[in-house]
Amino acid sequence: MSDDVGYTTEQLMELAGLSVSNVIFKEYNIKKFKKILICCGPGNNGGDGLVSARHLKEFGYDIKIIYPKINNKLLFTKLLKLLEHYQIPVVQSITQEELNQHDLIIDAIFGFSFKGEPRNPFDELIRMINKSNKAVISIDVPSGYNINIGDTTNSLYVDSEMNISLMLPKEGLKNYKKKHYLGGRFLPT
Ligand SMILES: NC(=O)C1=CN([C@@H]2O[C@H](COP(=O)(O)OP(=O)(O)OC[C@H]3O[C@@H](n4cnc5c(N)ncnc54)[C@H](OP(=O)(O)O)[C@@H]3O)[C@@H](O)[C@H]2O)[C@H](O)CC1
Repeated sequence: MSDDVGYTTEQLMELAGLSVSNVIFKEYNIKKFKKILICCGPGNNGGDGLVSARHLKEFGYDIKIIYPKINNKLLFTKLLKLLEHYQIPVVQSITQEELNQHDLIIDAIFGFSFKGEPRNPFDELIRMINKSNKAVISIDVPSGYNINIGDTTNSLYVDSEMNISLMLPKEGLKNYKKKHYLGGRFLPT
């Protein structure tokens, strides 16, 4: 499958994951933020998380992935196979206590195709992330954000401290006040 910019989804995902990893390496000191948990959703946003895992492991971080709903498309099967070679553990569920053992949490649950309110099991995962008081960063958009209007009153979303937008910042992040990167570039507020 090819995107209208002439790259395949696989290529774009690889670039996204590399870009995310570079920002994390720049912003999160490896000694202080050694243990990273990557929370992956069922779509391509989750795929960005799976790619980041490999690059972050190469940088020297300890990586664990929580991937509750495995995508059976070939691209994802290949990404998971690669993670086996990198000996990166992938689990389908996690307790609050296990989640709290990490120094940094990456939210790769939902991107621009998210709609409505987060459904099970992702609603519970988002609640656990928000309860953890750990550093949390989101890929492309904080999961649970309405992609067009952002965080709506009473909506459940990942309360991350930094967002790394991909390709271009989405409409819903127009009033985003936290640390914000576009791929590898810092966006002033
Ligand atoms: N071309 C690009 O710009 C690229 C973008 N990339 C990244 O991919 C995401 C967008 O990926 P996409 O696969 O389109 O979708 P998402 O990852 O956002 O999520 C889709 C899955 O989420 C499920 N979903 C949707 N809403 C809910 C909900 N309320 N509760 C639970 N689950 C939900 C949905 O399931 P359905 O059953 O509803 O269909 C999908 O399984 C983009 O943001 C970038 O991060 C890549 O880098 C590649 C190129």
